[in-house]
Amino acid sequence: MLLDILAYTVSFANFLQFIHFTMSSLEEPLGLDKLPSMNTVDRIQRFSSGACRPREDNFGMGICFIEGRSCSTSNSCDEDNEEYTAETYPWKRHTRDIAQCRTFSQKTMTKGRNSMKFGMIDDSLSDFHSSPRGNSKDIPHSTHKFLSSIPSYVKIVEVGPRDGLQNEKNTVPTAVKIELIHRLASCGLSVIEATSFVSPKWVPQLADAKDVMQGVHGLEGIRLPVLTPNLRGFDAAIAAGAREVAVFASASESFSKSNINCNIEESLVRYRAVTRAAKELSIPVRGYVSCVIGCPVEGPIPPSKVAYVAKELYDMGCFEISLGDTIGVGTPGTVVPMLLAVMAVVPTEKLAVHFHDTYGQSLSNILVSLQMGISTVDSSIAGLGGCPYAKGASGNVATEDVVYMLNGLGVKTNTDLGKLMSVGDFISKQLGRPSGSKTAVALSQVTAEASKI
Ligand SMILES: CC(C)(COP(=O)([O-])OP(=O)([O-])OC[C@H]1O[C@@H](n2cnc3c(N)ncnc32)[C@H](O)[C@@H]1OP(=O)([O-])[O-])[C@@H](O)C(=O)NCCC(=O)NCCSC(=O)C[C@@](C)(O)CC(=O)[O-]
Repeated sequence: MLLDILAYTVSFANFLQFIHFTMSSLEEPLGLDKLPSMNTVDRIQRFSSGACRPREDNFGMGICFIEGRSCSTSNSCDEDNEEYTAETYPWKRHTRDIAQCRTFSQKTMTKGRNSMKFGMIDDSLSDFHSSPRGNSKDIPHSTHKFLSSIPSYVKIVEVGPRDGLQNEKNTVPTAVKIELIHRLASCGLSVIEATSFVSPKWVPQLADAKDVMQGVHGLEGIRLPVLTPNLRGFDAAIAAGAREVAVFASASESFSKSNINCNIEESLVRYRAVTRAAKELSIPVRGYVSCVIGCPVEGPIPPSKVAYVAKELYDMGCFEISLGDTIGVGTPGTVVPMLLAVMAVVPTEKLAVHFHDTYGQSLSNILVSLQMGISTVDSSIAGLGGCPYAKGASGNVATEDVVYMLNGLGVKTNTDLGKLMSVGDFISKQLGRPSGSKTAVALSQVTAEASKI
């Protein structure tokens, strides 16, 4: 069976060469000194031969075979894909300052006992959520220098019901998805990506898109965009009551082929048709660019390629362009040049960032994006998404973690962290695993400890 698979994709020798090259190019964070050149990309492409289309057999949703290894079409890679997931760095870990840590948690618990009920974070914890805008007289000038460019309001686009659930192995009941969206709406979120009108053959988890839309029909004052890969998906979405859609292109040719069965240019043709149809109905269209930092096949992606696709989407009428680090390999060292390239061709206020947290870099990447003026952030409740069976690979950045950081920066989101935590708890229990949000885990521990005292 395994040999069949390898024969299907590429010769074993090429496979080994590819693994060797990819490991040396991506197991290290992509720093400023490692910005990709077209030469690099060409070299990787020679080994990858673009053979990234999912096989039409029983490998399941979104699995494509790329040079003999499988990877999810949307987010991250499975256990075969160790070059992205294994901890390979020999550098020393910093030893924690135990004394400092104890002081911090004692202080938190004392405060927690007095001021934190379950699901409600009281303002008196504000020295941990210190708000430079709220307490400006206490903040030294240097703090302002580093934080002054951060927007005062950030729009969160919750992608949990779509990006978060699309890779779930076990079918999530439609009623749970509908309940999830309702509960998310009660947290104050203004945009919740509800589902996708894609092929159920490739994404069986979202095959109930029509029923989900019916179940959330009554939600007032909330935008519920859905993914539409082509006109067929667009028509189905509109028929199901969608009032906002999103198209999704890629900055990587190989990923485009594996994800949506066409190359980048062909995808842009499809999306022009969707945006034209949407315009006639006054339906707003969001545009995604995937693989903005790295691709599972091609390795590093040049910022110029990202900028090209982003501008095409913007020019065809997408009101917002979300830049997706699909496999979560970005660091501020690569995110900054990518954003600079895109910001040169698309207005900053039209950009959103969409980070997967595979290497735990999402919050730093979001922070640097905010410092560059971006004010729309995609995130997923409880950090849902990615492949739960891939060692070390994780989903989107958790909404709770983003909100906690933004609260700490004094940035308004109009969302309630306590309520988000309880929604994260709800969906994590439904999926039978712990929350992927560090904030949710830490704050519930603090609350549990506080309630014992
Ligand atoms: C894109 C297509 C539809 C191309 O579909 P295609 O080009 O027609 O070819 P195909 O072989 O991929 O699929 C063919 C089958 O899908 C049907 N089909 C065709 N269109 C539709 C439709 N709209 N709805 C339902 N069915 C459809 C079509 O009729 C045919 O059915 P069959 O004849 O085999 O029975 C397909 O490849 C597909 O659905 N792919 C899944 C893409 C996907 O949902 N990926 C995950 C989302 S992207 C993502 O997660 C990244 C993002 C956005 O989060 C950002 C980031 O993290 O970076």
